[in-house]
Amino acid sequence: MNNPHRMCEEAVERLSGLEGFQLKRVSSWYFTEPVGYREQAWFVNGVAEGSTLLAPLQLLENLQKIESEMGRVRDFKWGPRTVDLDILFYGDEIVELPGLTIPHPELHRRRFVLVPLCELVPELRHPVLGITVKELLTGISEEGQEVRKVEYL
Ligand SMILES: Nc1ncnc2c1ncn2[C@@H]1O[C@H](COP(=O)(O)OP(=O)(O)OP(=O)(O)O)[C@@H](O)[C@H]1O
Ligand SMILES: Nc1nc2c(c(=O)[nH]1)N=C(CO)CN2
Repeated sequence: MNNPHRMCEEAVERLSGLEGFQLKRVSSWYFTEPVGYREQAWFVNGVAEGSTLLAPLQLLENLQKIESEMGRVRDFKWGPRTVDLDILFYGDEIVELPGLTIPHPELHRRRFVLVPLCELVPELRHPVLGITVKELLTGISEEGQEVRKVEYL
């Protein structure tokens, strides 16, 4: 919020220290127009790739622990937050559990996800929709979803 880019860097640092998780690559950071509740500052978004021995729910628990350690307060859905860590894909697995859906159910509608994701894995195929990340990105409108690469810092 004050320094969203710094929060993202810190989240990545904490992710790289997670036991049972090996961080491989991180995308560029992007300033992104707020989607959903629009009367708020632009977000900073990025995507990370790793390999893990953690089961999906264990991974989610660890991400939520990082969020709360970083002082996340849940004010209201889609409002400002210090940090938000979502699981986008888990290999090519489809997970539908109470409280956890993978692939993330909104990812294909969100340019703020697809643009950084496309930097890392353009050819990754969405296991439910059956098309690649690059194809998903080409298919959605830019209307109200501006995304600008962070070029400095
Ligand atoms: N793939 C996923 N990654 C992270 N959380 C998920 C996923 N699928 C379901 N959830 C659930 O979503 C719940 C709400 O998450 P959160 O409060 O971060 O939502 P949000 O950030 O407002 O919206 P969004 O999830 O659309 O980005 C979490 O408690 C978690 O149980
Ligand atoms: N640009 C942008 N908009 C959002 C974001 C986000 O990460 N970036 N997250 C949301 C809920 O998780 C809602 N809207």
